[in-house]
Amino acid sequence: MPHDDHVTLESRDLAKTYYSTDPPTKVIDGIGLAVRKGEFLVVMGASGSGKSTLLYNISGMDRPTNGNVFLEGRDLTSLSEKEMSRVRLAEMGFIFQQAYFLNNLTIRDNILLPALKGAPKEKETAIARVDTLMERFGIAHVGQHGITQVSGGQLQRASICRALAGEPSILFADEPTGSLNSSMTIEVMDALMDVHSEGTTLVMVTHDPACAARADRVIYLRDGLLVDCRDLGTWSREQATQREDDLLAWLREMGF
Ligand SMILES: Nc1ncnc2c1ncn2[C@@H]1O[C@H](COP(=O)(O)OP(=O)(O)OP(=O)(O)O)[C@@H](O)[C@H]1O
Repeated sequence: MPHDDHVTLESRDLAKTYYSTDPPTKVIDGIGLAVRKGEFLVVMGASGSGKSTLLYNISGMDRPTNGNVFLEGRDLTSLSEKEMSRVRLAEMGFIFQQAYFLNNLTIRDNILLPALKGAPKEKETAIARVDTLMERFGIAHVGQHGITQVSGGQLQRASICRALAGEPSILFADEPTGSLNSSMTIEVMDALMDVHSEGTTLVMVTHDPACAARADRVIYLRDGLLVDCRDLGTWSREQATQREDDLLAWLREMGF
């Protein structure tokens, strides 16, 4: 997908220290990052290097101790909790390693719930949008199933539908394939590539080099610092193996 150079999300001098521990834990330290509109950016690094913390702080799910985060030029760190949750509902989507679904609701109702909450007056539109998404991601036939009656891949595709139901411009994913086997991983990555190809900005944390090789750019964290990044260019299936090999060589240099 061709990008313009428009920066949609930017962090400046971002730092996070947890004061709940004694001594306090400094987790990320002075991260400057610019994510282009429509870009698929992957965050990698060893366990504990601060990847999830970075994701939560640039997405307004958590508050940084220092620095600023701008979404389309608006400083998220200056927003109240209420304003921030409005921005999250209207403009952002989230996918986690485990799909957090309510087990007393069907798959379809779980997907619908946040969309209705975000725009309660547009119920019919939300329902139509959710049904279209479920069709597109191949889970319409399990819409009435409970959450224990579908596969891990289906559940994670349901998470993608839920994240997209509010029509976000940016999607954050924290190890979305972390609990899946390899065929389900491919299923979910294909779905995410589909989202990306439509112009949604995607920021994803992963440990999996094959998943990361699909990105436009990979950044590498070490001990809370952004130490390097690598442009991979536009994804093509024909070059998948070459991309993964190149990325692995780079990751090894990084000490991954
Ligand atoms: N709420 C918290 N309070 C105190 N320390 C925390 C908290 N959350 C994370 N940490 C610490 O911050 C460090 C970075 O955690 P984070 O989850 O961001 O790393 P990560 O790179 O995503 O790791 P992993 O790949 O294992 O998921 C870890 O040392 C972790 O123990």
